Amino acid sequence: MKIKEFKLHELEMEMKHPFTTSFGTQTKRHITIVEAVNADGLSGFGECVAGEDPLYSEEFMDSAMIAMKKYFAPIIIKNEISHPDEVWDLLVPFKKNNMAKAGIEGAVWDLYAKENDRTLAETVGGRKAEVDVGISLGLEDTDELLLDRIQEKVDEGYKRIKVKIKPGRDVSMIRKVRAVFPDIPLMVDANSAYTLDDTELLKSLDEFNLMMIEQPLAAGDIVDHAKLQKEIKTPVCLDESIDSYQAAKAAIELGSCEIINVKVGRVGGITQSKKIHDLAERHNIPLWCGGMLEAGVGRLHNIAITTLSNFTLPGDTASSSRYWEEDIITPEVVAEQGVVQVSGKPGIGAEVDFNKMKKYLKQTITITEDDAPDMVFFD
Ligand SMILES: O=C(O)CCC(=O)C1=CC=C[C@@H](O)[C@@H]1C(=O)O
Ligand SMILES: [Mg+2]
Repeated sequence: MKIKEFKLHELEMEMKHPFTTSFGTQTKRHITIVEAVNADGLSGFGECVAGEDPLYSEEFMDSAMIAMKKYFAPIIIKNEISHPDEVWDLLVPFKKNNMAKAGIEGAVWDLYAKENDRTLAETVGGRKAEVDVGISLGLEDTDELLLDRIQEKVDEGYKRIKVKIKPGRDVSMIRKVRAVFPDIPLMVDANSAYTLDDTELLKSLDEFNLMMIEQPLAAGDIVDHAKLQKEIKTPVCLDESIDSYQAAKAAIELGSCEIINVKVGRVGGITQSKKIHDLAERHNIPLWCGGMLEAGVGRLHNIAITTLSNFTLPGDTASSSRYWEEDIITPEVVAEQGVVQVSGKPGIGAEVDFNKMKKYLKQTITITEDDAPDMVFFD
């Protein structure tokens, strides 16, 4: 396949509710929708999920934009490829910048699936016709507000509820949640807010029968997570720590987690997600697909990857309406009683609606063959 041009559509979307984690509050989302166009004018779409600021990981929207524009898009345009797996091989000499790589790669995967008249889910090797989803709830100003939000989402039928925690908003808050909702599938996400010095506190969460605790310690603390997992009964799930296949391998070998949250952007795309999936499956480590407050394109990529067999736990791919008054795809993603149907249409399975998208558009950068002069980085 040959990509004639990439278009990088930079959007700014207002969120319905602020989303607060241990590292900050977000009220709007900057997203780049990547469009890969072939010689016949057919387009594939990916979404670069880098945040506005380097708070969740080192990547951020402006850095990702430069990486895509200056390196990744031109390199893919310069090369004829026979399968999207080759995108990773072409980009691997460039270190990290995984969300930028994944944005480009995602558009190529969607285009490849459409060229072959297959769904993205089938193309990645998935078999499920529907996927279970949960929902991630940010920190609220009071415990009572959080309880109301949980009630709302339990009533909507989500298959599990994830609650953000941070020091000072942990044990007593979860105790209140469990008092009101003794039986719901419940998990917590700390986004790296603790250290091994907090082991006793983290141990005290064991009494709440949580499905897992996500990323209690720092991203680089794979060894400390292994120590912590030996001390606590609640399964540790790693998110930020798993930024590559190698990190997943180290975490599994060291016993740093019992569950992995795969985020396609964080690991560098679908090809790497599949590799981690197969590794985890061989080691009986169940997976679920995390979210990055995606618009519809990224949401549909997440659903496609979730159709792989070892994604056995509900992911964070809630309805489009979770964050958006209006999503940029038609039809939108709708979870009914915590289940999303996988579209049978080619590629991501929905149309990107340019009329809707233009309301949020800040700029579009087009990269053609002319912008891809001979780039000599390696012998
Ligand atoms: O609904 C979603 O897309 C998941 C939201 C969510 O929990 C997160 C999104 C982005 C960064 C983090 O705060 C976080 C996470 O850690 O999983
Ligand atoms: Mg997380």
